[in-house]
Amino acid sequence: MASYDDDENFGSYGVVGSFPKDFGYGPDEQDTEDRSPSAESKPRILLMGLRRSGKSSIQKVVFHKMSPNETLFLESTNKIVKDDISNSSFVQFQIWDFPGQIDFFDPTFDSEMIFGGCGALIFVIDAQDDYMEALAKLHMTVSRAYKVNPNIKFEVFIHKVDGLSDDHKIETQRDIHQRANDDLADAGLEAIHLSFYLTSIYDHSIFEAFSKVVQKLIPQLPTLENLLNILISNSGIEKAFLFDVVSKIYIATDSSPVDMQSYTLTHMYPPAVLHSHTHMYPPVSLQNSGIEKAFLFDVVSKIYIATDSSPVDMQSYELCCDMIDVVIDVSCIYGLKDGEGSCYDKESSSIIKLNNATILYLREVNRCSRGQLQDRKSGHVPGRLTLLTVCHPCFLIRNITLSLHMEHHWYPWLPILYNGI
Ligand SMILES: Nc1nc2c(ncn2[C@@H]2O[C@H](COP(=O)(O)OP(=O)(O)OP(=O)(O)O)[C@@H](O)[C@H]2O)c(=O)[nH]1
Repeated sequence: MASYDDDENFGSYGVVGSFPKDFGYGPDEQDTEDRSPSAESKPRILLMGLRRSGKSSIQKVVFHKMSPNETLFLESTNKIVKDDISNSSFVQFQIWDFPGQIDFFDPTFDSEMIFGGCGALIFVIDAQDDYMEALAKLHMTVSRAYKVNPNIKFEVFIHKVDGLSDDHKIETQRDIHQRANDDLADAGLEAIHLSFYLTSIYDHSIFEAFSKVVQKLIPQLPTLENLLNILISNSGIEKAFLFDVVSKIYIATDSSPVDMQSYTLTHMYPPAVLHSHTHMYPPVSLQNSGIEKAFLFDVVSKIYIATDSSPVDMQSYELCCDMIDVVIDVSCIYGLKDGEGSCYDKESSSIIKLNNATILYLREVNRCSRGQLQDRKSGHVPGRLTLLTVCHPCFLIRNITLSLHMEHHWYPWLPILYNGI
């Protein structure tokens, strides 16, 4: 059987669907030295679960723009498929897609190597199927992985919920949650924490869930969240996200509770950590701008990297994702492509006025102050990001610069020169 590993359509950025195959951020002229981590040193996300549970579909839809209907034709995976995701300096990880029939007792299964460098393990359960066998496999997988590496984040995707009624979804999640945790308790493994998500490739739930998984692996998250909090509190913006536009997953959110999921990011990033950074930022003058909500996206993957302190509401997020698709599609059709560069670049911006008086405003907030951005100590560089805001018609922003502080360096990061719509 074929595996898509060899298929030229499925390399990094071998995107299908509405994106052109060569869409990406393009080369970064500013980086003279290659400081990107090697594939093996990147955080690893493992996709596991029974056969046909939907693992490859998730990876294809989120990271390769495959349309959900096309996944019907995916062949079964018969070996581990590794995918290197390097969309920006914040979005750097590897996804390993496992065959459903993987056998942990096979002597060739090297659990030290596989679980040792793993950041997160996503276990996919088909909610439309009888899930008893999947629960047994989940228990075996997490207990084995935990023994090798207790730092792994265990994420359970209760998948294909598009076929379930709302009541059935809640009941399925409750039942799976209870059974999985009971099994762990019976085995004396209460220390293992499982996070549960209801997902489907046919709506935004899979992007939301993947965002949460990725956010746990991003060390700069508190700083990014704090920047957006400052933006929001000074501007009247209601909400901000940082997205990776290609995957549409958001990388970070602020310290307020996230309404979509059962856990909050404040568990991981207590307010004290965020406030300790506050004095580092110069005052900003976004007052009375009328912006309701702002996100910072990584346009290549559509992950939002950060958002302000208001809750993430799904409607704004979906509107922003749709806007990114529209702007990139229009840019690719009508935009000018200069040599190697992309037709979507730092000059790109867009304003969409909806008929309910809401305005969507998108612009690239790329790096600035060339030469100053590289953090010599950590090698981290602020990524190329896109600001997306949802605002009332009266919004007004003038000459704003936010700075990103990383490892003893200041980075003028988010200059906005905008005088109303
Ligand atoms: N209804 C529905 N079907 C889905 C969803 N996700 C995947 N599928 C379907 O599930 C089937 C199996 O998907 P795969 O992605 O091949 O499953 P897999 O877990 O990678 O399978 P193996 O490679 O055999 O381990 C395909 O026909 C997909 O179209 C979903 O969210 N909803």
